[in-house]
Amino acid sequence: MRELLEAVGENPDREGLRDTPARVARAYREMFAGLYTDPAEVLARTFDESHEELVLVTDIPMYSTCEHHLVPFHGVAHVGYIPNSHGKVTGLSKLARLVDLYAKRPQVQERLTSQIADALVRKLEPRGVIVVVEAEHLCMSMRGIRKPGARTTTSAVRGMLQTSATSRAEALELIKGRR
Ligand SMILES: Nc1nc2c(ncn2[C@@H]2O[C@H](COP(=O)(O)OP(=O)(O)OP(=O)(O)O)[C@@H](O)[C@H]2O)c(=O)[nH]1
Ligand SMILES: [Zn+2]
Repeated sequence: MRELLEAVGENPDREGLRDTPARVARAYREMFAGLYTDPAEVLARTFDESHEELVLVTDIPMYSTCEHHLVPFHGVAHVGYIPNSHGKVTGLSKLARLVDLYAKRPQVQERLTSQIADALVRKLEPRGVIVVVEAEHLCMSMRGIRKPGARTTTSAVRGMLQTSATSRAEALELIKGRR
């Protein structure tokens, strides 16, 4: 971080910057903590609720870091699944924890979206999964092409939320019609 400050023409020894390398190290430890957390642990505890229809949590705030420019991209994630015939469900907060875990890594939005979906498939063996992420990339807003407000939407659907048009339409309608 010292070298980076020097490279941009700053003096890393001036008062305001003296503690910056250590501060950034601490901030990065937090921003990339998801590299050191096992998704299986987040979803370790499941219970049988004999609910065999859609469970959907919308508008989960999401802050991640673009792996190309190391600047934030942020927005919301919507995560839903249809439990299997045993009704194996997880705590609602765990869906948000899963978003956090994968967001706190150097990321691209497509991979973030599919990693969340695939972790749910592996651990809950659900009949279907849908993950939609809507985000603004600061690398597209504050620099480069400079299009503040441009939003990117990515989705990952698995199982019957991919194969059944009716199930997918219901989930998408609930996601679009929220608020
Ligand atoms: N697919 C995808 N692309 C991303 C994501 N985040 C950033 N990018 C893009 O990654 C690309 C990197 O392109 P490069 O040409 O290597 O980098 P650059 O010269 O800084 O590109 P510009 O941003 O166009 O100035 C850019 O087009 C970014 O918009 C993401 O989550 N998914
Ligand atoms: Zn970027």
